[in-house]
Amino acid sequence: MGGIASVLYGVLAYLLFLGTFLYAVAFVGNLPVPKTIDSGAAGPLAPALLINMVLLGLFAIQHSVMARPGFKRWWTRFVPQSVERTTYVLLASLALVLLYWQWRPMPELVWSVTDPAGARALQAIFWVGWAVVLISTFLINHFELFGLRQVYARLRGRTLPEPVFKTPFFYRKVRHPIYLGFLLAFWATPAMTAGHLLFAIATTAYILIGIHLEERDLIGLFGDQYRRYREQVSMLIPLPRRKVVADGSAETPSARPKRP
Ligand SMILES: C[S@@+](CC[C@H](N)C(=O)[O-])C[C@H]1O[C@@H](n2cnc3c(N)ncnc32)[C@H](O)[C@@H]1O
Repeated sequence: MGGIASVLYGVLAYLLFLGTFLYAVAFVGNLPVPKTIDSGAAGPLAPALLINMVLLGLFAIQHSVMARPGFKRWWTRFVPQSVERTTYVLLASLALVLLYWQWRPMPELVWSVTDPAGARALQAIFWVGWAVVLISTFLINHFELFGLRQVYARLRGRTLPEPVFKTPFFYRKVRHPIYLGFLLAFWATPAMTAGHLLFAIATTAYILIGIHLEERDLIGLFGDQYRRYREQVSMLIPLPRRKVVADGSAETPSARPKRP
């Protein structure tokens, strides 16, 4: 694929991702869009449950299988390396479009928070969650995560960027701020319906499995640097731990230089 065609493909896939990401906020948060997690006429529970589980399963399989190094090695025999990430992003976005389109509402209320202050707090956590997701993508490298850096490198005839281990800002508090943001956004709702609860449980299970697979790959990539990071920084819950310095190794509080 030529450089300009790669960039066009990369930009189109990125725009589709951006649309599906913004739609996800509205879908989960029941904002005024044509279809949300709880909107529409409800049918019988069992088929709705089955269809929703298949939709979530399709997304999970696409997202985790295509992210594995072994799959990428095989896949890039057919797809140019420069657009491998773009193709991943495109297929993930299409899986999400299918989910939004075919999702069956399951409106039975499981719990609700009627206290106005409690409801407002949950709404705030929802928005904080999405903000943490978006900010964290920029902390890691937003344009590389979504394939644009790779197609730009191809256009300029440069070699593809090597993965770099980073621990900026949120990554000094938890190892997976993007996933933490998703969990906050998916669970924080004043009115938890059966459909929303199914979505929250399934995505939480998927995130926990995804973390296990991702960390195995990260250890393969960064070795002891990531092992040390894993010992020193919490997975998802920001607990106070030892300070992580720029190279991913840790400084214990006692080893830090004392003020004169
Ligand atoms: C969707 S991002 C999720 C990152 C992280 N799990 C999180 O929740 O913030 C997945 C990509 O981030 C990369 N990644 C995860 N942690 C990283 C780190 N500390 N430094 C650099 N890349 C990282 C993984 O290799 C993978 O390609």
